[in-house]
Amino acid sequence: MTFIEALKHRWQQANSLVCVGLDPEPAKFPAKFTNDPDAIFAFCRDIADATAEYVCCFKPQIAHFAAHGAESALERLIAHIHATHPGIPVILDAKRGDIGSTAQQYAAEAFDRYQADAVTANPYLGRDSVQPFLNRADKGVVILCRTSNAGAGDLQDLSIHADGNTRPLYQHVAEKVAGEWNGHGNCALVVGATWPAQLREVRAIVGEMPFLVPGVGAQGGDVEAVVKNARTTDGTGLVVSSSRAILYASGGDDYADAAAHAARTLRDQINRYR
Ligand SMILES: O=c1ccn([C@@H]2O[C@H](COP(=O)(O)O)[C@@H](O)[C@H]2O)c(=O)[nH]1
Repeated sequence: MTFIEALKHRWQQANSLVCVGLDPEPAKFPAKFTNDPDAIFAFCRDIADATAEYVCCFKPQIAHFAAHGAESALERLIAHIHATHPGIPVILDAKRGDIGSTAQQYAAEAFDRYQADAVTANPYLGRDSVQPFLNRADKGVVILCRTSNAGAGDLQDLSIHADGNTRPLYQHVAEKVAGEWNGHGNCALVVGATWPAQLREVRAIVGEMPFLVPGVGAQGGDVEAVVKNARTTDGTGLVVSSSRAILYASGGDDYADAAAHAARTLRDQINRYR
């Protein structure tokens, strides 16, 4: 099954558009992990196990592992998710993109080393920098379009003239990805929850393409506005990602139960507006 097929299956099977972001920050872990040399793996595993029934995807962010020299924990975490929760796709959030020979290595890192089902990629270097990811037809390539951060518009909103149109760069990215870059049908776009108007604009450009939507929870994105502006005609099309609001819902021994409650609450909130 391809990433996109697995995602569509999971949307239906779990009746959920929620993605739990796995962004370990050891300083925020409950006290019981203080002297645990494998705390990053153990904490993320517990969160994944507690929230699995409420999610369509998991999204580990690579910097949160690499900064602590915990790449092996990331490998084992993804292997654990595949073994224990088969059918839940894993999106590796790495925002890769480089000249072709290096991008080839990034694709091998994401898909062969880590066994991710999809990876986030930065389109700024152009199509050849993303091509090694696009070539993996069974894997997903989730391309930055209009990011959730406050400075997203600094470059992404710059007006450009291309292909006979004058419009913001992010709209040009959306059209390129949905058209020329999506030959294998394995692309998705990152559009931040913090920008409901842009979500609507990008949806109008790309049709039914899946969106990874970070920015609810800790970044304050409005769930109702996200769903109403960006869902597809069948009420799916979204991977609504939340990390800190779920991972650190409690700093006590009930962290896993609290994460499960937060994931279930987000699922129900989203489903109210689908
Ligand atoms: O536009 C983007 C792209 C990626 N992210 C990533 O998503 C999570 C958000 O974490 P929260 O704790 O839910 O705010 C994080 O891994 C970012 O690197 C994003 O926020 N915005």
